[in-house]
Amino acid sequence: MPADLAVRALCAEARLGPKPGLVDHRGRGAHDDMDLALMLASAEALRPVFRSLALAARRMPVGVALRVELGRLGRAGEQVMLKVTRGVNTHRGALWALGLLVAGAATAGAEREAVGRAARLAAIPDGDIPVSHGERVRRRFRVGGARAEAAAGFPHVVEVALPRLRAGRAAGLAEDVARLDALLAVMSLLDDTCVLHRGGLEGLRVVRRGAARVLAEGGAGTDRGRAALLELDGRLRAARLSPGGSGDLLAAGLFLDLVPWPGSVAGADPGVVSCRR
Ligand SMILES: CC(C)(COP(=O)(O)OP(=O)(O)OC[C@H]1O[C@@H](n2cnc3c(N)ncnc32)[C@H](O[C@H]2O[C@H](COP(=O)(O)OP(=O)(O)OP(=O)(O)O)[C@@H](O)[C@H]2O)[C@@H]1O)[C@@H](O)C(=O)NCCC(=O)NCCS
Ligand SMILES: Nc1ncnc2[nH]cnc12
Repeated sequence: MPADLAVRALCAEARLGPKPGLVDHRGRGAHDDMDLALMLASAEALRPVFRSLALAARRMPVGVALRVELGRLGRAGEQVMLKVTRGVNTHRGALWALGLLVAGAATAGAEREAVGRAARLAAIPDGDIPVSHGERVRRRFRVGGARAEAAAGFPHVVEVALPRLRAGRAAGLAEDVARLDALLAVMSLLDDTCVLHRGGLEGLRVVRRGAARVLAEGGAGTDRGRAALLELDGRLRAARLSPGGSGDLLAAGLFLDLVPWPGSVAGADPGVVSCRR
């Protein structure tokens, strides 16, 4: 079940819009090689991968052996994604974050426990550090990136995206507006290696300040906030700046929000996040 919720969260994130610089129902955002259909196909292709990650987590306790197995399954999952997308990196970061959270949620009884397990797994060295854009960017700009975010217990999910999403709902905002504001809150704070790789520190500043400005103008649900959001979207598309890491962490938050933890009140209306819509 966590695997299906992970796919639903990915589809909900992909469909949400207007998202600055990211693929959504309107188009390709800052990417020239992705569109919504590709994102949805990629999400669907990851369903068996998430299932195998959850199964492994049910078979083994949190520890080195499980970490090694998740690394093996995760890398195989990246190849599944690349085959479906013909080489486009749609969801590598999302597979990492959601894969760990699916593994954590597979045996947990509460959100905090799931995140704690995922963080402990992320902190175990895997021994196979890829030579990626991310690795080069993390060294050059001395930022933690996706690995550090996970090992720290996903602070931008737990302390930024989820509180903003839930506060927005509690204030009566429409679901898509609450989700967009949650995304903007993450964008305003995250050291996104996807942005740093494409635009350096100046690009990161544009993304962070732009997102903070949309929220300061009232958020995605107000006229002024929406105008600032669309202006930011234009800037990011023109500069090819994609806040992909923030998109991944919003999906991670939507996943945690969808899991029907025993004793908790269900978050989003599941109908809103169906992939078939
Ligand atoms: C540990 C890994 C995450 C290693 O990956 P990497 O060394 O690349 O690490 P990072 O750069 O730190 O992050 C990887 C992706 O995570 C997203 N991200 C970025 N910043 C953050 C952040 N601060 N917190 C969380 N997540 C973050 C981001 O993903 C998005 O961008 C990707 C698209 O980028 P794009 O530039 O368009 O495409 P490229 O092909 O890379 O470049 P172009 O040529 O097109 O310009 C897309 O995936 C978005 O989702 C970062 O890219 C991990 O991957 C790893 O070790 N995996 C091994 C398997 C494993 O152990 N799995 C365990 C459980 S599944
Ligand atoms: N909607 C999206 N568009 C492009 N890259 C992303 N990474 C995560 N979500 C994304």
